[in-house]
Amino acid sequence: GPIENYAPVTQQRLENPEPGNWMLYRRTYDGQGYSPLDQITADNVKNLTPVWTFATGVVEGHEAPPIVNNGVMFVATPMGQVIAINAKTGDEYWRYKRQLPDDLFQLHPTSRGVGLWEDKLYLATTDDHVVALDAKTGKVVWDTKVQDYKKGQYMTLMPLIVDGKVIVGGSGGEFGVRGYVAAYDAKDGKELWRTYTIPGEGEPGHDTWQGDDWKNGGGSAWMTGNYDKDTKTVYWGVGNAAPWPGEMHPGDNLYTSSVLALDPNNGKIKTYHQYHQNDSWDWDEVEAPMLIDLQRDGRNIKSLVHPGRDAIFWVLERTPTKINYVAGWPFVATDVWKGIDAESGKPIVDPDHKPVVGKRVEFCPSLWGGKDWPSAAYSQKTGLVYVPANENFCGGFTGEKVPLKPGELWLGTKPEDIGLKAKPGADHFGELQAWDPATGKKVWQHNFPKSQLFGSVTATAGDLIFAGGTNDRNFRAFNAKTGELLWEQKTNSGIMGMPVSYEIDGTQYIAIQSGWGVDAQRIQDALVTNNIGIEANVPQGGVVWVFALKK
Ligand SMILES: O=C(O)c1cc(C(=O)O)c2c(n1)C(=O)C(=O)c1cc(C(=O)O)[nH]c1-2
Ligand SMILES: [Ca+2]
Repeated sequence: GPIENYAPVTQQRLENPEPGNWMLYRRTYDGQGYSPLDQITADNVKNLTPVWTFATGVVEGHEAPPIVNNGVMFVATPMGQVIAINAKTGDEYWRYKRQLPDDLFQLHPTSRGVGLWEDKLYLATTDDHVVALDAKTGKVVWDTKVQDYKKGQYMTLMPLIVDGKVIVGGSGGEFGVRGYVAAYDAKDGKELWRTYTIPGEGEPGHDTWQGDDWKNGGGSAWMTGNYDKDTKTVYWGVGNAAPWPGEMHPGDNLYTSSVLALDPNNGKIKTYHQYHQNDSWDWDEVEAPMLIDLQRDGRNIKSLVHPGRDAIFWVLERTPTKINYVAGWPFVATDVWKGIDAESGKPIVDPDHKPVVGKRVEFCPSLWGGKDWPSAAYSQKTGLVYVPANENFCGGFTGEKVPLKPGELWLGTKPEDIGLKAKPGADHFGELQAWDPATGKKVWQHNFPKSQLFGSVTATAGDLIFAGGTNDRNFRAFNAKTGELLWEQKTNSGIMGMPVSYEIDGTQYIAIQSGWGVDAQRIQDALVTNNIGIEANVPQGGVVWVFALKK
């Protein structure tokens, strides 16, 4: 039934969220993925126990954080569903099921969550609409078509809400779209602005493309941005260039594999930083950088921290007019970069490991990178950044010129040609890493001998790090200071969701969706072909799990 006493969401509440709520993708606009709740600690986490579960009835990858506003939980699942649940009891209030078109091909069948504003919530769908639901009843308030799913345009991200604007970015880098970030009026769904991530004729940066390449150059913007409330700047990550081999789109290819600084009022690009040029590896740099105040080399830096898919841990400085390169270092082994130019921050490519047309080229890490979209976290207590990384994976493919057919995959290689190779003799793959972003030192690392690590990480003030992401279905808690594994719980499926923490009536809860699929499954399929003795089958089917300390 309908929700009574729903707490409307305001800009003031999003900017200063109550400790017990999780209303934004990473809880706070700075993207840190940190909960200030500290009832559950490194000492007592061994007593963490399930209090309720909820089967979503949906297969495929459940990637969304359970969003919590004053005791009400909103869970987005694959296939366009949203479930409103009493966060204390696990009882359902309502469920929204989108009717997806029969001919919809979902390359990435998932949703990363719902955004909140006043008494509504907002879902971006894989058939490329933004839908506003009444938070109390789940009834559709408005439904706006963004682009045409028949042209390979879709959305998987959780919308970012700033000042009543619903900000989204499109997917489709593997279909040769031209990426964009767009804002809709939270009240009525009217489009307020749209900024293409690839500059058109006459716009700055257009000359980093040749001919008509820019029209289908990729640069999809398929993850939620972060927001600097002091300078009113949105930081948004941009994806790979299309098609994959850089030879097919000569130039630096702005703003692919970059971060954009946008004015949320009009979508104007204030400034940008491109992590790597002429992307050729499908290395989307879409996870928005975390906004962290750093003390580095004796100075205060308002930083942007981004452990990249390109295997480099990036530390940048944000100023109102410019983003400066501060430091970068590889956080997993890579043969693609020979170094980083200290002045410009541009990585120096080794041409032997850059895909070309007509010849197979191998490169490390694989096309899933040192870290794909699953989020890193920052703990304000330890001052460390926690990275879900993958080591000992390489990839390769033979570039091939194929004509673009709207709505069909346009990779610049045969899909069966891609895949992943485990380095011979590798003793592990997934790595949960803890880095000090101020010094560039790795403080600890936990290795997963038989699994990739493909799930987001969350930090809490109880000095805990929560993560799933492995093919053994476990959900885990680590000591944030030492990396010691303190607790684990086997769940129904593999976890590629995002852990959150919330509080009701004095009890701290941890919530996660377990539901394997999308690229965690694709890496699993590729791992199995490497004959390294890992469990082939990870069962699918989504379940929301909620934990608290045993009383
Ligand atoms: O270029 C794109 O537009 C695009 C979109 C998405 C997506 O929307 O999920 C993914 C990717 N690329 C991608 O390269 C990738 O590795 C990936 C993994 C996943 C996932 O949900 O596990 N999505 C995506
Ligand atoms: Ca991509």
